Amino acid sequence: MVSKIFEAGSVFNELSKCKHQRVVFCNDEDTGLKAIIAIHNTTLGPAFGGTRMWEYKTEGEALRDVLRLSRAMTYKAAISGLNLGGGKALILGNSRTDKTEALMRRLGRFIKNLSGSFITAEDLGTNNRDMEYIRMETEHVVGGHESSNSSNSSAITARGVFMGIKACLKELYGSDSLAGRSVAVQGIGHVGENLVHLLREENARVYVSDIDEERVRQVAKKTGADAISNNNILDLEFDVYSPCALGGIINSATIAKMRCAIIAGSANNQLADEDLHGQMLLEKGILYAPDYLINAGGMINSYSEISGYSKKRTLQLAENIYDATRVVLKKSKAESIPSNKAADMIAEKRISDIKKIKASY
Ligand SMILES: NC(=O)c1ccc[n+]([C@@H]2O[C@H](COP(=O)([O-])OP(=O)(O)OC[C@H]3O[C@@H](n4cnc5c(N)ncnc54)[C@H](O)[C@@H]3O)[C@@H](O)[C@H]2O)c1
Repeated sequence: MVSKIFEAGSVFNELSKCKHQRVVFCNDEDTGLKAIIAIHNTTLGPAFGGTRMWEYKTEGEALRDVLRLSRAMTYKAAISGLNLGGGKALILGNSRTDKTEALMRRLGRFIKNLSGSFITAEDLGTNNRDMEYIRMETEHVVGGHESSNSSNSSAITARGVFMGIKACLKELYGSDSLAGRSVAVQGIGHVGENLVHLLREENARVYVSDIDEERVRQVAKKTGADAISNNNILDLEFDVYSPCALGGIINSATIAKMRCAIIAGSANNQLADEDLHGQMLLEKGILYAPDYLINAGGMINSYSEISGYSKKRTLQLAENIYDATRVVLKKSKAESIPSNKAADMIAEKRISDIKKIKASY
């Protein structure tokens, strides 16, 4: 039976809206693989994006998600100065019950057929073992081999977020010193905990919250941070609120409550509605460090692995997030536009500039 998304040309409508170059539907009866690989833009380099495995309610929801996620990767690479394009692979299914070696290797063969225009890595619902299976079929994968440094990804992401926070402090207070500044970190998982350590090393007053209260107790004890309730974190006053858990946390209801001066965290897709909530933050005078800019450390780490860069060079690339954030915030201020919009414009300009030089040889 043909699903509703294929009716009335809606697939091509979706593709045109986001300006995708190519979308591959992978269907394999033998392994049960049903996957979508979306290649958004390869102007700057091969499309890079993780392979996510998730049970979607509808195929339409899966298609929209893979299009949105792959487009976001294009912007993230562009603003970070990386020579990568944006892509994403999505396997429809339950990662605990439906995943097999054959299924992952079949996806690897689909990726191989894309001849290097798409490179993948771990994402939600996939792990290093899955990347090993993909690597058995194609070299166009990050992770899944002995010298892979993918476990370093959260530490590099935290470093980038830390630099983003410092750039915001510099913009607002004229100094990027963290000494005595108050920072609330919501979600102290892989990235959040690394971030708390970095903040405490520079003598920030750090407040931590998570839905996992035991974790909050442990991290607070280890780092000297103060544990706070996850329920009223937005009611309290901080210099910096750092969302490091889930997306969609910045919405009309939460903005109304917020008493922070700066928002800078690792969570993806923090703005529930990019246009509306970016503008609301601007009007409320809250400085927002665009999420896809300051959480690009994971992508930087993968780029370094693809390019064979050293740890030192990888760290330098993550530290460049400081200058990139400064440029975005200055543009936002000079043009009175939301910082997320300023970031988008800078990313789009880099892509269009490089497109022109590519046409000349
Ligand atoms: N790991 C990376 O390199 C990386 C890179 C870019 C973006 N991100 C994004 O950063 C965020 C954190 O990533 P991570 O790798 O640390 O994930 P993680 O799963 O290790 O940690 C997430 C933490 O958030 C907590 N949490 C979940 N829901 C919450 C809620 N409603 N309120 C408070 N806490 C809650 C969880 O208990 C967990 O401790 C995610 O949004 C992720 O997409 C991560």
